[in-house]
Amino acid sequence: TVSLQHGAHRSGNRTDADMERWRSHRLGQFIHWGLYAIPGGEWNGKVYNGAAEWIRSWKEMPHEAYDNLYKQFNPAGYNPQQWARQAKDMGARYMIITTKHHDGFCLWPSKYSKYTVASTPWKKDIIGPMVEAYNKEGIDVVLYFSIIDWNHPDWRTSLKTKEDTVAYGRFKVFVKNQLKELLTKYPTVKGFWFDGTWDESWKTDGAFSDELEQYLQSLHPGLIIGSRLRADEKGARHFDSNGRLMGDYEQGWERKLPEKIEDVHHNDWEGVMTIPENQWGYHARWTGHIKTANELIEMLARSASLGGNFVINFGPKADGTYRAEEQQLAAQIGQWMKTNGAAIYGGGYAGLEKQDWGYYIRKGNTDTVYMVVCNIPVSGYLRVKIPPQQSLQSATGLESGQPIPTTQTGRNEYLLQLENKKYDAPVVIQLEVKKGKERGEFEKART
Ligand SMILES: COc1ccc([C@@H]2N[C@@H](C)[C@@H](O)[C@H]2O)cc1
Repeated sequence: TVSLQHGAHRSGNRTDADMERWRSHRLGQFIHWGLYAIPGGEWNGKVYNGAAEWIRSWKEMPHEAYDNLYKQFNPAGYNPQQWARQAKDMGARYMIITTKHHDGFCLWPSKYSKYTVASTPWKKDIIGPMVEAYNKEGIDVVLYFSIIDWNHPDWRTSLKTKEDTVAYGRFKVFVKNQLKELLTKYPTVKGFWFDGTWDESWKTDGAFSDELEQYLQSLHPGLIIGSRLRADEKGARHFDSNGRLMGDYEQGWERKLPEKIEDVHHNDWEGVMTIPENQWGYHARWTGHIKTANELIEMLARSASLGGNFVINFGPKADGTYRAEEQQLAAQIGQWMKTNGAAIYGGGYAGLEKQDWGYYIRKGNTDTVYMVVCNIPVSGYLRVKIPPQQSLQSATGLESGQPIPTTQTGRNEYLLQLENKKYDAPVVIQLEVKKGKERGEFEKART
């Protein structure tokens, strides 16, 4: 190992109450909302094929045109109470909101910038009412903050000259001021979700990002900050030069999910997912594959089964309303969560050998292990293998409440018989798996 001043300062997961709460949420909502929703991926009759929130970088979108969009920001349909209600109905336990994306436009009236809602026809703070409405629904709020700031004259991708270094020094003070401002204005927020930290200018100052993380924790003990904020003094990101995770959870799973527990090494982690293939901000024309509720539910089950949170992204329109597809998906997912949320909330890695039918999720450290069946077997039988020294005590349909006919077929193997009917969503079975040699009821039948 190399000796590091600014690498990971902790090994193993945080065990404090704030982290336990974050870890138990399992389902979150991401919201990307900003000026990019005004063009919505189109400009002068041309369609931008990249991610809508990156339209300013498109050669067909003159910077001057983009940088004047704020004069049109006036979301008459913005209703944070409605947004929070919709998130509650979906079953989201936390929400991540873009306070400032790469374009540098602030959804709160920052006193450190002119490029904020205060300069728009809307004038009013967007973030405050949103935090209040979500908290009122019992949903925690995490603030997305982009270090990259295309609007700020002192932002730099890399530091080539003395002037660059002086300017970027001013920029880092600006970043620190805005973050303190956000924590002061919105003290109930639970964390920051940093983005835009891949530039040389940021990566080469591991000391600053380390001090910034500690500064924020000192202002707001218990704050949850992912691995994307920092680089160590050798420029290593997410994992320091000794391979140890920085921050409070692995924040690298964006539009992709781990396959097995070795991919996440039992660390806390979070996956963030778009509904279309690659759009975070509102794009008027979704193309490619649009994920269905069942696909998103399966991703949620996979994430919980591997000890991670799953955050589904929504991109409200410029007028502050949601597109129909997003409203429908939120409702469908909420429908499933109403019946099956017990298998997800507070769930984690079960330690059972994964089978083809779907995912095991253990409720905390209890004997309760849920099976989220996503692939209905043609045979009608679900194979369950219990680790040695443990035994299956019972198997019950979560929604039906009925026992599942179970046969022991080997030392620690069982076949559960699935009712022969049409399934239009993943179905959940609740197992009680006892540790220790105590023989389960199924085993008595054998001897
Ligand atoms: C491939 O480069 C990027 C850069 C930024 C992103 C941003 N992270 C997501 C959470 C969105 O905010 C997207 O704009 C995605 C891909």
